[in-house]
Amino acid sequence: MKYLEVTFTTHPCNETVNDVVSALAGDIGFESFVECEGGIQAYIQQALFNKEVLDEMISEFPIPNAKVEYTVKEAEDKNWNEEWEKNFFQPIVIGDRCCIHSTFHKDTPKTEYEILINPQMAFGTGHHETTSSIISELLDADLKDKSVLDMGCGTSILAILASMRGANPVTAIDIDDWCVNNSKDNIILNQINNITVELGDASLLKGRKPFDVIIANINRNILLADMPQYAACMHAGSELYMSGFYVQDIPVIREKAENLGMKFIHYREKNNWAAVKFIML
Ligand SMILES: C[S@@+](CC[C@H](N)C(=O)[O-])C[C@H]1O[C@@H](n2cnc3c(N)ncnc32)[C@H](O)[C@@H]1O
Repeated sequence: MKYLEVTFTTHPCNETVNDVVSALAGDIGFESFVECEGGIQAYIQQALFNKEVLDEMISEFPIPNAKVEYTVKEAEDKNWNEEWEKNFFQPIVIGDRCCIHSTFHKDTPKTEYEILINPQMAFGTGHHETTSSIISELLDADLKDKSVLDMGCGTSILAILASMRGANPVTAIDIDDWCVNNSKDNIILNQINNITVELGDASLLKGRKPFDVIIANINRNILLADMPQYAACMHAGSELYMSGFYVQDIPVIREKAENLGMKFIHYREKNNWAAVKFIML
């Protein structure tokens, strides 16, 4: 999948302005943010990029006297992650119970769950706040013999942990073929045999049997658009865990879920990223 790299130059270039740029850009489909000199670099799937919406975000920027400019270029679609993985992907331990690391990491901490991930181009090493918050939810959840759907599976890190925690069967879906291929590799690497990986989006859910648990770490707008299709695949008592949005987006996500017949249970927060849990009534 092709990504665009958008460099936002901010004036003044400070944490407040840069945080607001990231939050607003996250709302319109941008996926990852890296601080750079003079501002922020952000990545978005080419298919989701809409110049008019971005221009509107900038012209209605809510901080008085702040100015934001941007440039766009195509992100290289090979070997980003290979470099990043070698140089920056360090083993991570979540909740003292789950260690995520790559095959080239040696002497990693011994924990109850050990997940091997070779992420290549796919999102999901456990380092992002949204992934680690959902991992913490899954570590608390009773998944034994539950059917689980992981929407927007990325590396399938969440599907793999669900399976390790007793979920069966597990379905992992992603719209990106890199993620589907990477998921298949990671599933074999972890010797898991009950995860089915599919390429596509929420339209694949039409007519499926309900899942006991649905996980979706994507972004605010896709979740809002796809929640009716998730709800159609839930029964009374099914749990829905979602992340990929900010704490300030919780009310709109909650209203949508409640209109679809779900009860809000709680949320977690990490660096302003939110993870929420709902149960279908
Ligand atoms: C934030 S990443 C999460 C990856 C992984 N689940 C995790 O928690 O680390 C979001 C993933 O959703 C996928 N995605 C984006 N839009 C989607 C859609 N409409 N349906 C399914 N997957 C989607 C992206 O390709 C990406 O892999």
